[in-house]
Amino acid sequence: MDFKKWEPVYEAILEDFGFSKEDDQNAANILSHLLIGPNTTSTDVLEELISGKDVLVCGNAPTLAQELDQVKIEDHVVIAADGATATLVDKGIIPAVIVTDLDGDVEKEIQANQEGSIAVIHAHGDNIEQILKYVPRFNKIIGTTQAKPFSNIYNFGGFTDGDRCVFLAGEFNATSITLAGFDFDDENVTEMKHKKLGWAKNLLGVL
Ligand SMILES: Nc1ncnc2c1ncn2[C@@H]1O[C@H](COP(=O)(O)OP(=O)(O)OP(=O)(O)O)[C@@H](O)[C@H]1O
Ligand SMILES: Nc1nc2c(c(=O)[nH]1)N=C(CO)CN2
Ligand SMILES: [Mg+2]
Repeated sequence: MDFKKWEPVYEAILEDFGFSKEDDQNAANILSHLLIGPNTTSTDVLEELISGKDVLVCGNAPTLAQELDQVKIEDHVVIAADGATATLVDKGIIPAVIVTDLDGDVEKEIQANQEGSIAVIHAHGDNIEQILKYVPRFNKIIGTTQAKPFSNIYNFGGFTDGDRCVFLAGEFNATSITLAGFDFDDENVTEMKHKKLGWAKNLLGVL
């Protein structure tokens, strides 16, 4: 994603949520320093995995488990948004890629990562503690930010884990993107989550 295109959206998100750009940049710097070669992988691997493929992006709506029963999983490259990983692992499905800001069931994500999932780990101003705690336990990491990308920290576009999966699939030229486990109007979520889902819905609409 061209950062010049993403930047106005990012500025609007900062304003709407009152997030601090400096905190986001600080988090990205910390993540960058934790990515030390052996625990990382190249974006070429994402290109190889996704380009020309049919992608299934799994969000963590309560409907995910039953929606998975209606999809031919083996025909897709599966990308899991954070908490969706646990539902997939419990069904015996190891996603090719996990997109996470490390506030879901991280132990299940580490398990899937050990079994082969690439971990696309997102740094933002409110997950520095999780980054310091969990990043050393992952391998095959690609670091992301919602602020300006630099050196080993990428910005493929998107805000919530779920819509960032879709932006990532687009960035790496998926042939098709199918969504499972996305319910933007879920009423059993906190006010903050509802607001984030509103952004996710709009961002996917724009895509
Ligand atoms: N009804 C829903 N409840 C939760 N997540 C949903 C829902 N519908 C879609 N999603 C997508 O699934 C993603 C992963 O959900 P999870 O419950 O792990 O949330 P999360 O890790 O708190 O999300 P985020 O960190 O992006 O706020 C969300 O980022 C969101 O884009
Ligand atoms: N600073 C900040 N950035 C974010 C946050 C958040 O809580 N704080 N949550 C996100 C997805 O839920 C994505 N980006
Ligand atoms: Mg998350």
